[in-house]
Amino acid sequence: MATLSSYLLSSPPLCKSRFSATSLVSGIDFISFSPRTTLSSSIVSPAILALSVKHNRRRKSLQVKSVASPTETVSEFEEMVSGTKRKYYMLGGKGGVGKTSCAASLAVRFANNGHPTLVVSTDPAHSLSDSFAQDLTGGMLVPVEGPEAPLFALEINPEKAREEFRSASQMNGGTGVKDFMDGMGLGMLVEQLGELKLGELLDTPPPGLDEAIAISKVIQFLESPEYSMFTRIVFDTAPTGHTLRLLSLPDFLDASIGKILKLRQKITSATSAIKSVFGKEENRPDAADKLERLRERMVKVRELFRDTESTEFVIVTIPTVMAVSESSRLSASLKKESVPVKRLIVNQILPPSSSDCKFCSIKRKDQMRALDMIREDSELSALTLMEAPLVDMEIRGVPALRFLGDIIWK
Ligand SMILES: Nc1ncnc2c1ncn2[C@@H]1O[C@H](COP(=O)(O)OP(=O)(O)OP(=O)(O)O)[C@@H](O)[C@H]1O
Repeated sequence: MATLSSYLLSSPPLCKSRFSATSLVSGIDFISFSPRTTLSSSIVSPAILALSVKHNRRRKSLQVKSVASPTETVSEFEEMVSGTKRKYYMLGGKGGVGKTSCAASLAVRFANNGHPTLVVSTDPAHSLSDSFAQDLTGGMLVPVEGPEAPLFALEINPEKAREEFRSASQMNGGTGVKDFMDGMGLGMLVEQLGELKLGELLDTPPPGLDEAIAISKVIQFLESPEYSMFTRIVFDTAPTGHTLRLLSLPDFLDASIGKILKLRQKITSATSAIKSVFGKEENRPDAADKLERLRERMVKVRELFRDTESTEFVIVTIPTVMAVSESSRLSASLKKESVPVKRLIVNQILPPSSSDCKFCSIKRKDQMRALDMIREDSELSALTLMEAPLVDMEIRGVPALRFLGDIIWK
């Protein structure tokens, strides 16, 4: 049987992670509709069978594949895997459609094709640990056990990053810009401060700020030579709304920090004037430096999001009218933000079967309607469609991710 469960049981050498195939499969509980056997058997598809057999035969080379000659047809994945110049892949979509599973499977696929890979979760509700069946919490890089080339995962700790931003944005012993200015007796500038809505920015950050900070934190990691080894970086992003805010926030933050820095300049001049009267040094250049660095990182994030050479946003969806509608809006928003998007994964498709139960047959028709909708959608029809079947058990651990990855990323 070429289900995920049978694949895991037949491929013990691949199961290097803490959760063995047997322990994963022993807990199989096929989707609990009735009749259970009909549904599970309907999930077996010839395509999966062929892929599974092919996969078992293949020994992957650790060498990064080169670009095909002009006469050869370059597959979607060959294009993604070719070259050692670093590329970034952001996977996003509606909540629960399989973003994490697809992102983790892509990371495993890159690593198994010779790319030292980093997979980063910017979703505050992380599920990378669950996906890899490995503890990846703590906001640090953690090696993932199993793939052939190095694969590391990072779950950004939003609270920690928020604190870092707060302390970078605050001055005068952490009492904030407002207190600092009051302390300096610069009442006339308080009005300008109000216009900047600093209270909002510093004390109750708008939704999505955590993620922008998280991305800037990732950039900081990547600037260090220690991280220069990664040639593929995969982002598992938060559901659509958060992600769209994330994509537009660097502009907002760049502008806001710019205003703060201008203000800081004025304060510094005023401080010098006061100093000349009282002979007291109150200048704290480190706070301005930190803000300037944060601003630089925001600019880098903005550039990274829009760089067609190195970055791609992959939309993940499922074949339902609601998910497709949201994906269409996401695609339009990405276009508006000039974020490169080329591919759409339609996940959890019921594979063809001649022995459908009533439930499956209705479900399949419903999915077909959603797939037709994608083909007719002005936004989504322009994207390359990549289909992923609904598999018979939860996708957890490297072997399961490898199974899924070999099906999606072809
Ligand atoms: N093709 C599939 N077949 C079967 N189960 C799947 C498939 N894709 C994802 N799943 C399961 O669906 C659940 C949700 O998947 P996942 O965590 O990848 O979604 P997500 O979009 O990242 O969710 P969230 O928005 O909550 O972060 C998981 O239990 C996962 O194993």
